[in-house]
Amino acid sequence: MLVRVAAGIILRDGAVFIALRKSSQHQGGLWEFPGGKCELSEEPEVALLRELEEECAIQVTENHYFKTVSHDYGDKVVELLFYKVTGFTGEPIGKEGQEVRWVSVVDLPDYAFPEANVPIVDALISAL
Ligand SMILES: Nc1nc2c([nH]c(=O)n2[C@@H]2O[C@H](COP(=O)(O)OP(=O)(O)OP(=O)(O)O)[C@@H](O)[C@H]2O)c(=O)[nH]1
Ligand SMILES: [Mg+2]
Repeated sequence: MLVRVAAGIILRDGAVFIALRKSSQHQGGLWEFPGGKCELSEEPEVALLRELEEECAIQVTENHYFKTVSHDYGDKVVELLFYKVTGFTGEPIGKEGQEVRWVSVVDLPDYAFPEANVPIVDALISAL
């Protein structure tokens, strides 16, 4: 089963907005860049905008494709398309009750992310 996912690296003033995956979710208890599965024949960028509205209550006005990571978790293969979100309206919240946090990019290594996110966190840190 291959799942295509769009995720947003929401950036503002050197900080990034992250969310804690609920324990009931795949890779629960780990931090994530908000986003979710692309619907059938839905363009990833469209999925990104939809998911960030659904999960964080923001309207994305500017985004830039960053990187794609494919990862096999054993139970599930994911293809994650990461976008940097550099413009949005509204103030991001955990709209689905998830714990959220603004963290400095430099502090990202203090947070446990799913395995697929490791190259993304590394790339963000290296770019500092
Ligand atoms: N959103 C998001 N998902 C990630 C990240 N890293 C990562 O491995 N994933 C995986 O990608 C998949 C994304 O699914 P999701 O649970 O966010 O999907 P969704 O919002 O559509 O949720 P739903 O299934 O509850 O409707 C999960 O298997 C999750 O473990 C990440 O940084 N952000
Ligand atoms: Mg999601």
